[in-house]
Amino acid sequence: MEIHIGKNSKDLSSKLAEWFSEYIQEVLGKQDRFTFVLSGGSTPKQLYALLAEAPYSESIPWNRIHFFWGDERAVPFEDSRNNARMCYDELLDKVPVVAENIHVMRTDIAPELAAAEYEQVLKTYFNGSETTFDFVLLGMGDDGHTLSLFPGTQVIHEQNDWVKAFFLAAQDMYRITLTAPLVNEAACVAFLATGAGKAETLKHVLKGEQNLDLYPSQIIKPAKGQLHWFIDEAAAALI
Ligand SMILES: O=C(O)[C@H](O)[C@@H](O)[C@H](O)[C@H](O)COP(=O)(O)O
Repeated sequence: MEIHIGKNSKDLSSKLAEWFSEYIQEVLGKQDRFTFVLSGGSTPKQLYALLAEAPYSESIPWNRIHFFWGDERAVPFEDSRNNARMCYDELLDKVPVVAENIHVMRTDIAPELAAAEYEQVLKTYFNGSETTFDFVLLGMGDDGHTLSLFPGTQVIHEQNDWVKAFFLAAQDMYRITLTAPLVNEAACVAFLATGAGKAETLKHVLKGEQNLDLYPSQIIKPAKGQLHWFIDEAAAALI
């Protein structure tokens, strides 16, 4: 695991953008396409905004990237809470991506159906290859959740399905999420977490005993891939 610390969220986003642009060039030197899993939340907005500007808007081969999502709130695309919607607004509408390479989790059909359909999309896309995503960007909530793996939910322990839908009573909302076994097959996973509100949780996630029901972010450990944590000084205060 590699930890990258930025002074504040702006500095950290620059570090990650810089790191990402080098990583993507390196991967695309060896293969034709790059598979990028996007994350919702407020923290990645600054990163997306940076990537949508020069020099990255010009240097990144956007037409070779395929986009997926780590999780989705089952609300209409037009709803500002929709994770995909945020990524379009901040990034995808601003750079020369190929529309057919963007794979959103559907929220216009029943969540269970959308999860099954997404799993099928992924299986077709990966076509039996051993490693899955080239890059998974993850956030961590103050409560230690990542993806839609919220503390105390069964989905944390899912072993078989790649994508799951479930009703999250605390938010009165269905969620669709990739599961840990799939994400742990990625070539590279990076958490982006900022702010003093995450410091205590981050201490438990990184340094505490394993307790997946309380700190689901601990379950993310790529089997063969890289794991990075991009955090700012405020979030890193207790580690
Ligand atoms: O679907 C969601 O509810 C969000 O994507 C969520 O999982 C988010 O990534 C984390 O809560 C971190 O959020 P912040 O970046 O806003 O702290």
